[in-house]
Amino acid sequence: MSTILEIKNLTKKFGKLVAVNDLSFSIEKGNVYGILGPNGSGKSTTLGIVLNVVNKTAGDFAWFGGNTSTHNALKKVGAIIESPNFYPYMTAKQNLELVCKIKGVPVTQVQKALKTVDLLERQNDKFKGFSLGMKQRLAIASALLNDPEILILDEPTNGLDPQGIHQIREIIKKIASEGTTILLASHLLDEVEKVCSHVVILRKGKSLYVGSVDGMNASFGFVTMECADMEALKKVLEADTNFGVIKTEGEKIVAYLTKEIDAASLNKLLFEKGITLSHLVKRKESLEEQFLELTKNTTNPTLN
Ligand SMILES: Nc1ncnc2c1ncn2[C@@H]1O[C@H](COP(=O)(O)OP(=O)(O)OP(=O)(O)O)[C@@H](O)[C@H]1O
Repeated sequence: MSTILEIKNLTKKFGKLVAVNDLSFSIEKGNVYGILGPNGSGKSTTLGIVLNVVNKTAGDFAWFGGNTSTHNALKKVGAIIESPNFYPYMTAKQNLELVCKIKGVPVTQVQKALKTVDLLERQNDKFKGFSLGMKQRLAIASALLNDPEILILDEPTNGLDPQGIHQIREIIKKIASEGTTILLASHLLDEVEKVCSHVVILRKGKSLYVGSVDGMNASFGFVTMECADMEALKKVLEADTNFGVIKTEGEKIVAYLTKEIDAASLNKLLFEKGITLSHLVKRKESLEEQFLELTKNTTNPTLN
């Protein structure tokens, strides 16, 4: 696999605010990456830095193994980080031909790009009459004109109706299936789940999870427990590698599992260590619950 982009310990401060905090991840050719996080988590700032429109405070990033300047590397990148901007009285085709001239690519690319975004039949219609979804599709076509190695999209479905959202997601999947690497920023968990193979979850500029979307699904669940001596239970759990994060919630202890283990085996394991439980419930969070848990603002020992 070849590395398209490597980000190492990237940090961006706006005055006292740390918008991106020691972020590291790499993008391998052929995958679809999502940067997932709530508003203000640093997604757009991260994209801005690697696209050379925002200056980094610290850390590094390297395009294509670092053998080429960022300026040259960006010629192989297609990006939409602002709302699409075209001439309203020109047709879709004319607008794209103009972009070809500006980018110095042959106008023969226009038909291929229009086909990819399903706008061939509307190519002779003026931009001003386009729906928001069509405008966004035209922006994607424009970013594809130079046959980029990677396509970067910031919140590609923002403001669209359900049908428009579906169309854009299908187009992204189609572009990915043809071998183009994709990096998209989104605050929507279901978008990342439906479209991406890999995900970087951000909260307040810090990454909480970097890995495959399937890996994010592979949680072993958690158990809620209660017994007469809660301190003793906590000590036993903390010393046992079957358990990761351990929290106290009201009268009960919640322990996240690091391995697949059933409730009966857990009960036996704790009994052998002198703990008699009066309450034991094993549960698995949905991906949505996990995401909300990961990104909420409470202090959590593994996340800070
Ligand atoms: N030019 C700037 N000056 C000062 N603060 C900024 C600037 N740009 C971004 N920020 C702050 O940096 C933090 C991260 O913003 P960023 O836009 O990267 O987040 P985001 O995850 O893309 O969120 P959104 O989806 O709302 O754009 C926010 O607190 C934001 O207010």
